[in-house]
Amino acid sequence: MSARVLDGVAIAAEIKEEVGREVRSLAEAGAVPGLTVVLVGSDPASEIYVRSKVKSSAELGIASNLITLGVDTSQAELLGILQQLNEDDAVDGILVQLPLPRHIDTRAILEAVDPLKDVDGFHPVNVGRLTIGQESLVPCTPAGVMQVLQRSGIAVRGRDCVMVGRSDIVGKPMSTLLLNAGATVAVCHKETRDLREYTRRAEILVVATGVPGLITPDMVAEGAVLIDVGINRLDRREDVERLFPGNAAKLAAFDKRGSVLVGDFAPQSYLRSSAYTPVPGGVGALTIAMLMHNTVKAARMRRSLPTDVLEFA
Ligand SMILES: Nc1nc2c(c(=O)[nH]1)N[C@@H](CN(C=O)c1ccc(C(=O)N[C@@H](CCC(=O)O)C(=O)O)cc1)CN2
Repeated sequence: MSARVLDGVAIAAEIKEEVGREVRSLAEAGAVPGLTVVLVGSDPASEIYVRSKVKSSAELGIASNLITLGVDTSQAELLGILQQLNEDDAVDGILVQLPLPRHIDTRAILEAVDPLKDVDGFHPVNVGRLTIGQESLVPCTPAGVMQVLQRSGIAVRGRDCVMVGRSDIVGKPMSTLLLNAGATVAVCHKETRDLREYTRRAEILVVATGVPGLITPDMVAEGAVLIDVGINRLDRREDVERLFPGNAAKLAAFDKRGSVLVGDFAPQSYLRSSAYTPVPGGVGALTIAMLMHNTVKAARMRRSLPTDVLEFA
């Protein structure tokens, strides 16, 4: 059986098209959605992601604003800026790019964002609402995974799902979404004693650990759906050779750029699957599409407009 590649880029484009329509209909009613992205410091990957968020907003007609702050910005200064954004009626969505510099308490910052403007879905109010199945702003990457499954016709209800990774951004909300959708969910992490024992039972296996090639073929059930949320940059040729033995295309990509992006699945694992998301080109692309969706949803919620008219809530 040859595995189906789940094309995150194509699904993200489809979602963005739908969001664009929703933005236009809000704009016609005089309510252009507004998104402000806050970047503290100059982490190169974060700079790329925030630029991409602003660019996507512009393409869809969302009024976006990027606030860039020096790496030595104090927590108090950042809290002051968030307070102003919370009070600004033109701002529907606020996003603080992570990671933050170490001297800033990330939890305190995420809790300072108005839950109604929390387009990342990281505020405890949104986390709690998601947990009890109430309408909320849902973290973008896990919400994107649900869209990939749904739009690829992969049923979740009643299936055995395993989530490897327990981060607040991906693992925990992902397991909650799967559970809310009727799956049986096991959550594994660094302390799990026999990881393979769990992963081999998964009909849908979602992995977000940041460990390149962690999941090897012997850990995958024949015919499983593999969702790779890991994005790891390899910048040593010997690591590429070890993970992708005999893969001339990957080595050529490395030789051209000096690094390659890989996921948490060893590529040979795909051969046992019925479908998988590649890295790059899988769920990463959905993160920004879902942020656009959340911004429109926040804009509607703040104006007490129904959200069930959205192409998907
Ligand atoms: N406040 C937030 N910070 C961070 C989040 C988040 O959702 N909210 N997620 C990540 C980074 N991130 C967006 O911020 C993000 C990661 C990956 C991608 C993506 O498109 N990945 C592509 C590869 C892109 C490349 O070539 O580098 C893929 O996997 O195909 C988009 C956004 C941490 N911080």
